Amino acid sequence: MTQRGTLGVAVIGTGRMGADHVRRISQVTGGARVAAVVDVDAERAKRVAAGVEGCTAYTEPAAAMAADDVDAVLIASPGPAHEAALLTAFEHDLPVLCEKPLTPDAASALRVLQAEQKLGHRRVQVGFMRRYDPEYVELKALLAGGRLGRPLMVHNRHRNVASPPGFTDAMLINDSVVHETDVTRWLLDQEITAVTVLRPAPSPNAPEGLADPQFVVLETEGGALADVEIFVNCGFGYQVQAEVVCECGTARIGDGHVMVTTMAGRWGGTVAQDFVERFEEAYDREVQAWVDATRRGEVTGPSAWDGYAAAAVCEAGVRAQSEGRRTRVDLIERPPFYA
Ligand SMILES: NC(=O)c1ccc[n+]([C@@H]2O[C@H](COP(=O)([O-])OP(=O)(O)OC[C@H]3O[C@@H](n4cnc5c(N)ncnc54)[C@H](O)[C@@H]3O)[C@@H](O)[C@H]2O)c1
Ligand SMILES: O[C@H]1[C@H](O)[C@@H](O)[C@H](O)[C@@H](O)[C@H]1O
Repeated sequence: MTQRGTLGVAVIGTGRMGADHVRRISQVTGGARVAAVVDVDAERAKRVAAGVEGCTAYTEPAAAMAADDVDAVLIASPGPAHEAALLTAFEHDLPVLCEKPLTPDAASALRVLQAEQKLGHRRVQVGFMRRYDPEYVELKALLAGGRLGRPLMVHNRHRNVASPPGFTDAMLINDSVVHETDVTRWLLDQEITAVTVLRPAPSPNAPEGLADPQFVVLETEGGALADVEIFVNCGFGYQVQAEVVCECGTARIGDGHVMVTTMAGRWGGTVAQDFVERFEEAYDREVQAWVDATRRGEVTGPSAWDGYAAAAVCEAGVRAQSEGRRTRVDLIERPPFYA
């Protein structure tokens, strides 16, 4: 490790998330510094590097990973580029925090899983940041404590103001519903076995070619059901809510009970406008936990297995979308390596 034990991180992809992680590691996270940034857009990489002391800009992930001052990698390029970056990080035996999704399909996720096992030790934490959100953490602890009894159903709402250009039906599952796939597996501690996708008449605000909103039903191995309203052009705000219905009660998060104002004959509050605002604390905790574990020589948090399992569920979801029927999830048996 460089500079008196400080972790030198290479951030791959300097777009919306990558640039925010560069800011975070430089200004918020303790024990780490951004030693390198990589982007296929050379100008963007240079611009981001210019704002960080001692940071070098690259256009090739392999070149950054070979640098002496790089000890770890944060992947924030688009999902289809993750597999190549992960396999290169394995060649250099570097620890990785990989933004979700691990990869956008099960076959490539499985290749990552196999490559990590071949290394012989875990290297990957997947960026399922909701596991670090204080509200989700409290919900998980409540369920684990058993006071509410067995979870029967989970109702999830996932709303974005607007989808980015080029967003497709498949991305609605792979990029957005992948979060609910992970939190459902994590909260219930069960694998998801089947997916059904239903589509109401689309919102007139949905861009051409995107059926938005959609309604996804996940079935778990323990017989629970989770539904997900995914609505990525709702127009009014960024909302992520979850209610778990159990044998003896329910628990609900994400209502945004912050300051309430009363004025001109009305009362109310504000709605977050994007994930950077809603999940700021979760991202901060996630990256700090990764840096701390890496400096201790450990790998914690959502694993490549979690990334693969989510990819397998999403692949079934994309098939369920196009075939219009309930689709079973095809999952390999969990290797003891990920026990
Ligand atoms: N956890 C979350 O809440 C969250 C939120 C947004 C995005 N993400 C994830 O973060 C990742 C990036 O998303 P984004 O919104 O920042 O995308 P973006 O399009 O804003 O940025 C992606 C950047 O990667 C660069 N890039 C493309 N291919 C590359 C390659 N092969 N090597 C290096 N750089 C490459 C692009 O030029 C661009 O600068 C995705 O995996 C996305 O799913 C996660
Ligand atoms: O990539 C983003 C990100 O993962 C957000 O957390 C999610 O709300 C969006 O729907 C998705 O497009």
